[in-house]
Amino acid sequence: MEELKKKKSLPVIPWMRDPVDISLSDSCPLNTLPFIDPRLEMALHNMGITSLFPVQVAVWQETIGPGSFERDLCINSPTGSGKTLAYALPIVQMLSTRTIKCLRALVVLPTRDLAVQVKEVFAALAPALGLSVGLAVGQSSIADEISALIQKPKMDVGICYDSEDFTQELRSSVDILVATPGRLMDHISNTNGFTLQHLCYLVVDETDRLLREAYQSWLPTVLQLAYSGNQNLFPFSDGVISPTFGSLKTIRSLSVSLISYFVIVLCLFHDYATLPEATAVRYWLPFHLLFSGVERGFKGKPHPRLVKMVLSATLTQDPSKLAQLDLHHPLFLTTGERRYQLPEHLKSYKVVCKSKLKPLYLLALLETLQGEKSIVFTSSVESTHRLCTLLNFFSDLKIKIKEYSRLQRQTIRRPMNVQLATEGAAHDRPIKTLRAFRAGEIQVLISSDAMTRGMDVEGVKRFKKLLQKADSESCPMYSVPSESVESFHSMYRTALERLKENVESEKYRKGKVNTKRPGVTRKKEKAA
Ligand SMILES: Nc1ncnc2c1ncn2[C@@H]1O[C@H](COP(=O)(O)OP(=O)(O)OP(=O)(O)O)[C@@H](O)[C@H]1O
Repeated sequence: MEELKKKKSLPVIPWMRDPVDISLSDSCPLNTLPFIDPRLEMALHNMGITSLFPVQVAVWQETIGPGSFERDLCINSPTGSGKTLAYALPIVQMLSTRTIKCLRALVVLPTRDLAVQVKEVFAALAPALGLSVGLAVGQSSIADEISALIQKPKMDVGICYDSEDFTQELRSSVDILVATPGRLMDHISNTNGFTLQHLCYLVVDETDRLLREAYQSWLPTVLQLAYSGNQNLFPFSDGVISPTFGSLKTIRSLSVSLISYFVIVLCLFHDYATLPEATAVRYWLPFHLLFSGVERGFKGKPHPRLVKMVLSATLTQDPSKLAQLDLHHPLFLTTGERRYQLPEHLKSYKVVCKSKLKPLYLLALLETLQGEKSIVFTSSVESTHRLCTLLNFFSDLKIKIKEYSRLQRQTIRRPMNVQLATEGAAHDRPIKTLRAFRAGEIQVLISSDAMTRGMDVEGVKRFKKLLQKADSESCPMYSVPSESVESFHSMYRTALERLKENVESEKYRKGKVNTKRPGVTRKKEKAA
């Protein structure tokens, strides 16, 4: 019976049946991490990171360590376990020896907010190793985005240039690009000089979500463009996607080959194991690079493999979905079924009160925290808006409370060529809020679950289930001082009245906006 149960729970996909158990990896202090570039170590120290989490150690082993990027990695690890650095570190270290700047690493995420956060992580590391990172998410206008991603050639005055030559000379300004599928497809289709032909690394973060949203077939398009250096191989070669095949030519020079050859010879003549560690790093790295094809797509040679890393907190085991990723000899790294990982030192408590008194208890609780940074999650965008509005109707609050949800950037979707400058500003609003929160200018964020980094918690109120998922059943009571709750009581009625008025006036304003757009019914707008 037990045997039968075991068989039933075995994943269908053979390579998933023999995973690397991430939980067997220990955290690793940076100063003992093998082969880490000292510049990367310094950048991590500057970020306040002194050791790597288990998932980061496991991925390092399979990439920079003995695994040597031989297999594509499929990483299933809970939210909060540190997946971003797990892929960012090996990519940045590998690209640090590149000779020519072109787009070599692409990280795709399902939402703008996730992409912005991941870009910030790369941006904290990459410059220390001479690399640049770009963002393609529609946060700024398309023109600004293009000028940040594509470097125009310097023109000699007095020389007449053919427009074709001009396109040929466009170069990428970034080594690493973090993108959402929509904006990525915009650049693929329309941006001159934007090419994926030199791509060495493709990261699909939040894989499950991205595989569900097959936006404009972004995945097959990216794979095809990255695999192919040849325009004729691309099925849509009717001119729409042609800019993708920009002409940056990466020629591995003879000198690089000679240096690598020299390194191999040196390694053969040395007893490698007896080299002091620092020397080993210096010898080992170029040797490693020679075989991992970091200078991908050089002229006239077949392209080395595109390395893929796909990550999720709940990785699908559906063979047809995973097949879309076209993984090469995939290696499955997992922590098991657990979906969330609570930080080691996090303590959780519950406050029990009558439902209608929740805002009062919340205020009292926030007051006891004395302005410590807090995030309050609600179950929907509407509840976020109402709760935030209500709390701000309490006068004399010593804490600044702001809303963080997609309502902050309500704009109408337009084709990108008619994008308004103000849209960029609207898109920036949640990011500005987050920055102000990080800087301590705002102490409390009220947020819907959907907006939160990777915290795809459907129904935050299903608290018990959530704790179970995080493997933490115990949650002691927290008692909020009753005098504090009482002190807010007197203002509660007035605040509720004001909220009611506010809701009514917002409804009225919305209605007015809708009637101003003749021919567009509410249903149609919703569908749009
Ligand atoms: N080695 C580390 N040392 C200290 N803090 C770290 C380390 N790695 C990551 N963190 C921090 O832990 C938090 C969670 O990391 P991260 O967002 O990468 O997790 P994740 O697994 O990608 O979660 P998600 O599923 O939300 O994407 C972040 O605040 C990050 O700065």
